[in-house]
Amino acid sequence: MARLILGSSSPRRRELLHLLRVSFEVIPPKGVEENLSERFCEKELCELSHLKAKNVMLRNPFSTVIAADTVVVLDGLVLGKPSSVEEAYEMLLVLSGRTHSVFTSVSVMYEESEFSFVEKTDVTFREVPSEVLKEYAESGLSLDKAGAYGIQDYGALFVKSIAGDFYNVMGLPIGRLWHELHARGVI
Ligand SMILES: Cc1cn([C@H]2C[C@H](O)[C@@H](COP(=O)(O)OP(=O)(O)OP(=O)(O)O)O2)c(=O)[nH]c1=O
Repeated sequence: MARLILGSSSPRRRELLHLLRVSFEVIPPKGVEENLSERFCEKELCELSHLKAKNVMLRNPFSTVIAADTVVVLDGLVLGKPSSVEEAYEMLLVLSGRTHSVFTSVSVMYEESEFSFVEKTDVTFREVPSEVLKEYAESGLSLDKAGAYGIQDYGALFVKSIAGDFYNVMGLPIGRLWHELHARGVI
């Protein structure tokens, strides 16, 4: 199998890719503008993960590159990574007591081929007291996560139910990825 590269700086994606039990390198995309429209568009999300994969492949030809992008969507609007503790707190307040969707787009480039797919998970939050949300926003755990929460850390306390893949919310739908790679004989 060609040299496998995870084109991501996300520690969660690195942790999840290890579940494939194949060795890989981590080479984050460089200088890729992640500016998605405010209104969610699945095609745009796919283009962004494809851009990340292409950015790494161009610097590492003849390898297999996996890249991804995760967004939280509420009422059709994209909640990316918060730019401040205040914005994180505002995001968490609108998510409290409601159901939002988490979309992760995964793009894989290998040999002369490439494919992308989008996985969706619906997450329902309990009504969470505002002081708990403020404490979470101030913890620093929010700032590198779409939607200002991590389902894998104590953001889990906010979750009432999910419909779909848990790992997709963390940033990499590893079961779907394994299936797609295996079906194409990539791994
Ligand atoms: C909703 C949610 C997001 N996240 C993270 C996954 C991603 O790391 C991040 C979404 O930002 P992304 O822009 O998808 O990824 P990234 O900037 O972390 O890394 P790269 O672009 O180099 O691949 O949010 C969680 O860790 N847990 C969650 O519950």
